[in-house]
Amino acid sequence: MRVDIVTIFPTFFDVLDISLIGKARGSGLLDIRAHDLRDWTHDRHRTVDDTPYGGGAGMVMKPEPWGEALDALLTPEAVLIVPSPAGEVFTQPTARELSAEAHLVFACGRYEGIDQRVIDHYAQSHRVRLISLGDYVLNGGEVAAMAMVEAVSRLIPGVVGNPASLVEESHEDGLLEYPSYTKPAQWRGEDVPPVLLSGNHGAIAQWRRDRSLERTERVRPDLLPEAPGA
Ligand SMILES: N#Cc1c(-c2ccc3ccn(Cc4cccnc4)c3c2)n[nH]c1N
Repeated sequence: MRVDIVTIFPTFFDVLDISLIGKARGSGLLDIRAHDLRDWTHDRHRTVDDTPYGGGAGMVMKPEPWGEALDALLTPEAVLIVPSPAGEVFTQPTARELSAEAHLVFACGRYEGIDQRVIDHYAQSHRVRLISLGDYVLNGGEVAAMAMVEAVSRLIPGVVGNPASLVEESHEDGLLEYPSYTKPAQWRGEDVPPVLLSGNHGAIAQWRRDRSLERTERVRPDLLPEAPGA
C-alpha cells in the first residue's frame, strides 16, 4: 500500500519510521510519504492560508497549494481522505475497508479547515472521504491521520507478526476484548483466573467470550449485536 500525507507539519509523521510500521516501510510492504504543503506555494512567505469569505474568526487554507499538491500526488485509484470534524466517524470496519486499497492520500488541514472547493473539485474525479476521529475537537488533521494510518496499516498482511492476534482484539469481532494476564501467576496477592491455567481450551474460550460480553455490556452496550444500529 502507498500512503501519501500532505501537511504543513511533515515531521509530525517521523514517528512512522519506528516500530512495526517502520519495519513494514523498510521491507517495502508500506510506502508511506509525508509531504510539506508549503512545497507547493510560490510566494516568499510560503502562504497556505487566508481570511474566510463571509467573515468570522480564524483562517482558511487556500485552494491553490492544495490543488497543486493533490494534482501531483493523486493516482486514479487513490482514495482521498480528509480528516474533518464534519466527517463520518472512523471505525474498525472503515479501517478494514481502507486496508484493501492500493493508495491512500491524506489531506491534513489546519486553521479552520481547507477551502471547500478543493473537496468538491476532487470528488468529481476521485473517491473522497471526510473522516472524523471522534466527537471532540482537534487543532488539525495530523493526529487523526496518524491514528488512521496505524489502524489501517496494521491490518495489511505481514505488518503485524501474528495475524491471529488481530482477530481477538477489541472491535474486531464487534465486542470489546477480554482481559489478559501473564506471569507471574500471583502478583501482590492477586491470582490469575484459574481457568486460564487449566489447559482446558474449551473452558478458556468460553471464559474469554463471557468476559468480552460482560465488558461490552458494561462499557459499550451500543456495540452489542442486538443494540439498535449495531
Ligand atoms: N479528524 C478529525 C477531527 C478534527 C479536525 C480535523 C481536521 C482539522 C483541520 C482544522 N481543524 C481545526 C478545526 C477545529 C474545529 C472546527 N474546524 C476546524 C481540524 C480538526 N477535530 N476533531 C476531529 N475528530
